Amino acid sequence: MDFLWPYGLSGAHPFSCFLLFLVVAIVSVVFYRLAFHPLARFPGPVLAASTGLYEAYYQCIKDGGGRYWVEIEKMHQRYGIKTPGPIVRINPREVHIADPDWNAVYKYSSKASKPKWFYFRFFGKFPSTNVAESHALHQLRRGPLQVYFASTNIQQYMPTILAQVDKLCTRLRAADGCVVNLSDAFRCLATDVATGFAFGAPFGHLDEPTFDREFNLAVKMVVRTSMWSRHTFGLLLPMLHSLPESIAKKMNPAFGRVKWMRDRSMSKPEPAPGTPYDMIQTLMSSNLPPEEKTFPRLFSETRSVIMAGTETTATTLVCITSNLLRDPTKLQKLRAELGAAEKTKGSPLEYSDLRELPYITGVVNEGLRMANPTPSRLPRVCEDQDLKYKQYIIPKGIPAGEHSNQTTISTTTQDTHNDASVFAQPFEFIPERWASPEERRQLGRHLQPWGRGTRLCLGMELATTDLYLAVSRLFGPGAGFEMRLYDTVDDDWVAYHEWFAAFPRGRGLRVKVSRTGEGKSEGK
Ligand code: HEM
Repeated sequence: MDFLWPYGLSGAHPFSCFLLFLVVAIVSVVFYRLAFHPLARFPGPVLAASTGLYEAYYQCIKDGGGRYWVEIEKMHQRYGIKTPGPIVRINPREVHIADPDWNAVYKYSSKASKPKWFYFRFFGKFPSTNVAESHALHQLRRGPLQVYFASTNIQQYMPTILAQVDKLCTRLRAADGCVVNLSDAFRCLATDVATGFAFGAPFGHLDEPTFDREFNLAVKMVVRTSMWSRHTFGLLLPMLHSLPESIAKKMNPAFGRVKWMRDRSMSKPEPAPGTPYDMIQTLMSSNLPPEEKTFPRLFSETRSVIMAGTETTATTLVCITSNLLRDPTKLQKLRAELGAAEKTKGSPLEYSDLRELPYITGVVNEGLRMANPTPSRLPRVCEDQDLKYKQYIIPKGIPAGEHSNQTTISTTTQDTHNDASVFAQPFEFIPERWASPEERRQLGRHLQPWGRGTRLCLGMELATTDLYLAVSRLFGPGAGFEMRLYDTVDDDWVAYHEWFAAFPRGRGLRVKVSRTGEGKSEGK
């Protein structure tokens, strides 16, 4: 220890004292976490149990970041004795469970909260419903939103969804002989559907000549930065948000869009009498208390809906399209089903017709099962009761503080979707597995792309409608164009990085479009 105490204890250099204090503090914390923490007896890597830096390395650095979800899968393999171990400690305060039959923490009765460090630090200081920490606050915020996302509202919005899908199909028909990046195009469709529903008029991304590729890339950079923010005490995002707009814009065009988004969604006049309220106007007229109706609060909902609705729906459509295009037999079956149904009906199929058709239902369900649009685990803190998993008692936690006693529990929906005991050959796209009503009922219980419990996705019905209508128009007999995969490998579209939503490693799903049928020579 001479290097620390070159002049003896009394004359110790303050920096050396600080260093020594730091080392002792770190060793004590690690010792506590490994020996005395309530989760100390749970299986898992020693390094992960010792320090959050282990997770930070996988989320921020390893292979470009966003890779802890893969490492967690490996832990379940490694820490099982004969079969994969369903419960592992993945960081000092969190256990992760991979068991399709366990969901106790998501039940209404558990009144679980969301851990602040995971959500708030990632999404920045935007107090939206999806980052509401406590169960009570979440219930308060979700109430009026749930009214807005009701089925009747979505039914009324159907013509606008169809108009967006038709706009995309028109653009694809016009791209005869060209290569189109569908990952970008589907993001535009999803954004226009979500924003049209929430703010009364679509943002118009489908009109952008490049399908707004720059914006899509910029979003990727923002969520990557968010992951860094989560692992740097949530400091990074607020710092970037406090930059003057001109500088922020230069750093990343997506930051420049924030004002644009704000103007489109928030600065609207009172609706004319008889015109329906949009989402923001609905929240303003609700019985939320005044502190829940401030500008930052409502703008947070805007941002949250755009982020929640865009990447997820687009990733699912990309997965469906890619699987259909590489298997002509399945594409043929889908076309035949749509063709026959349309012939019987004598007019274009509507959403209610499509829901009755087994093959397209199988196609959409397989997309939702395999796309993995939210590879993130969904962590919860149960405050008022200990929970039991097999022989393990998971002690209740303290959600708000950074106390080391806090215990967080998480699961990842994709673990269930990839479980061979539930979905045979889980890595194969098999719409046929959903053929009969009984199979749909049985398997449907384990189809959980929307998350679980009280925090279930609010846009579930909107996204499902969008998916059915898009698949039926892109691949139906009247599409007027065909697509072939173009210089695309799995890496171009399969989920690789988890920045809450899924991002592939490659360039996106690219197809070559050729016009078919009557209008073939038009517009050439
Ligand atoms: C295939 C498409 C979609 C998938 C797979 C999906 C998935 C999810 C998941 C897993 C959650 C739970 C997150 C958590 O527990 O932290 C969630 C929440 C949410 N989603 Fe979706 N989503 C989709 C589309 C949409 C759309 C289109 C919208 C709206 C336009 C939307 C709005 C929301 C909102 C507002 C929440 C927060 C709900 C709450 O906290 O109460 N989602 N979504």
